[in-house]
Amino acid sequence: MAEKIGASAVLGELHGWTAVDGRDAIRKEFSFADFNEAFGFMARVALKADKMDHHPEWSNVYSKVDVTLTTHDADGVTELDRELARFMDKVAREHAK
Ligand SMILES: C[C@H](O)[C@H](O)[C@H]1CNC2=NC(N)=NC(=O)C2=N1
Repeated sequence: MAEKIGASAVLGELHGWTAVDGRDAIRKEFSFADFNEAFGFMARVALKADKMDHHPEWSNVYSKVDVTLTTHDADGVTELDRELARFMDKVAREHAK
């Protein structure tokens, strides 16, 4: 099982991610040109997340995707969250506005 490393261990190297109040988790709001781009991003991330067996908490409103990452089994942020956050940032760049 992945070990908890904590939000502060990953926030320094990530862009646009912030700490969540009251729990060890990181959050980012991704913004796209339209719903099609937002949902394309979600589809690509969903395949990766399921392969990793590591799933985001997220919601979508039109062109925006609000993501919270934490590892439920570890009750906090782990390397899995770092890896998924990096992947999301990479995919988002490819779905740039
Ligand atoms: C049984 C299954 O492997 C676990 O529940 C996985 C699924 N996806 C998960 N996703 C996240 N974010 N944290 C987990 O602890 C987690 N655990």
